[in-house]
Amino acid sequence: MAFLINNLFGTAVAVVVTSYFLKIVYRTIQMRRRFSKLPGPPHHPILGHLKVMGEIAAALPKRVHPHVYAHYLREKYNLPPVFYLDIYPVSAPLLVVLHPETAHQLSEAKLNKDPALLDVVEPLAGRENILCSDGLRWKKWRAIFNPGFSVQQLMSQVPMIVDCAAAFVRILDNHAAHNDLFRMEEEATKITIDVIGKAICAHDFKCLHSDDNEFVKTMRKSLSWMPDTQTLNPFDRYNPMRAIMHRYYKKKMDNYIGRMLDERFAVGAPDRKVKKKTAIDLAIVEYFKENGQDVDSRTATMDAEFRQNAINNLEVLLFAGHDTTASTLCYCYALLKKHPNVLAKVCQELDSVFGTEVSVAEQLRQNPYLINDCHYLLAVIKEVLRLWSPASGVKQGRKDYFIKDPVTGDMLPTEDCVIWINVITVHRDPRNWEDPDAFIPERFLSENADKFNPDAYRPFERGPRNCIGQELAYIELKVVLAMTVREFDVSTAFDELESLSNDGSIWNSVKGRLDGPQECFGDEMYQILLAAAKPREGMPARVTKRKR
Ligand code: HEM
Repeated sequence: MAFLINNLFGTAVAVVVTSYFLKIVYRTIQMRRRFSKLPGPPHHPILGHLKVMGEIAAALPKRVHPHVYAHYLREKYNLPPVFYLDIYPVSAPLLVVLHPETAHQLSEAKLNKDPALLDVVEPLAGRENILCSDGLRWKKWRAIFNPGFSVQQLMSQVPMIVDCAAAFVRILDNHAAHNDLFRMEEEATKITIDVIGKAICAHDFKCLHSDDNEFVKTMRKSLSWMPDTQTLNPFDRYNPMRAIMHRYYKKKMDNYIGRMLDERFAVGAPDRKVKKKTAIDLAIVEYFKENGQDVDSRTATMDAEFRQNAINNLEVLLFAGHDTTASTLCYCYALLKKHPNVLAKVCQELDSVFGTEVSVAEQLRQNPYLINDCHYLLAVIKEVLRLWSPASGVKQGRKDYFIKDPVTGDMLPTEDCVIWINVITVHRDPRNWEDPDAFIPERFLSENADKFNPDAYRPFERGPRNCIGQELAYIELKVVLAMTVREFDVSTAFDELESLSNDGSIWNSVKGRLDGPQECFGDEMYQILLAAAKPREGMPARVTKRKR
């Protein structure tokens, strides 16, 4: 009997593994077909991409974010503002767009999101969610959540953000007192998760107070299984364990968010007249709207399909709402440290808006609108986002959709292509920006607003699929920076990286990260792809208290 069971088990495993690899081979062949349809000179079936990948591997650091390597190729080969990129079999054909007007047309066109986005988002928030869906499904959930991001709703959240920032200050205080080495991205993630948890779900993940939250631990573990988009190693690229682990972690995250949703649902329909609503309440209001106000939520259970959609959407808000903001906060500290003249101007502005007698926290709790007076601070954040945008979008090409080449006027087919607006290149192109690699926040002061093309600035993308959370991100970043930059001197500590090599963080799961080049754009804190673009190594840092 045992022999039979063993044999059956062995055969089942062999069938699953073989069919998995056959599927990969089939997909890889199919992908090659997509390349054969591209116009222009024949694309090398193998050598073209290997050459490109080899060059990237030699010239750029490991795991560098793809938007950085597209920028590198563009500069090295002086590529036109719209070009096809063949890196088969790493990706389907890419149609890279670096031209502001073409990017504008794309963001207004009704193109679907490309399924390539799912590689990153599906493990964390499923396939159907406001970030990845299109058409009516997207429209419905965007309309449900929009009121949760109104100015009135967001300003009502300022005191909550201040409380979280106060806990973040205590964390920095503690690091300063112990003069220890830490990863800023991990600390920044704590505040951005707590803020987004409260803003979206009215739930305290308590990350600022303990490292023990089940949802957050699971999400970080899932992130550590994200694929390396550059690797040509098939065992790494097609590791079958990845799908299994991602599914396992997704289930755990679903259970956590599902419990939260059920508890809130059991309370009944949120009062429709109350204007301030979090996303979770807005989802529940929608449920009652669709199913009738007489549903007794104490005894009824939520329809399974609606429940799963709500879970996916809350997860995507939690995910998109924390990791981009945490990454930006790290770059704000790093760039302010590098540019003491800018820091001095920020401090001067804070002195004039808040003075030095009463704490920023206390004043903001009394009058949240004071944060809108920090115009220079906002310009700093915008400039940080120009240089180090953490996210960009990919659209799916279509048989009937052509892009006009801005140089030749040719109509370029998009069928079977992943259309990618490479934000970093648009943001660092000398045709769009004067001295594009320099850190000059003044560009974003109101008196200079007409000096750049708005389509050349798109950290939150533009058009109907722009970021729903951009105002929340700006408010949160302004509050946290206003409460910390005058108090703390934050320095990067890349020269001490070795000491963090056994800290059990997700950074240590990035294999080979310390081999080869360790700089991009002349900066050691380049971006790597780990869901959003994160600062390399999570920004090893030290902090001291400023003397004032
Ligand atoms: C600095 C912070 C942030 C940056 C740079 C950023 C950037 C972006 C970008 C570039 C997109 C478009 C993606 C695409 O086209 O595929 C996007 C979409 C989105 N972002 Fe953000 N984001 C930030 C913060 C937030 C926050 C705080 C939330 C909070 C909920 C959020 C939620 C979303 C959602 C739900 C979408 C999809 C919107 C739609 O398709 O209707 N983001 N974000």
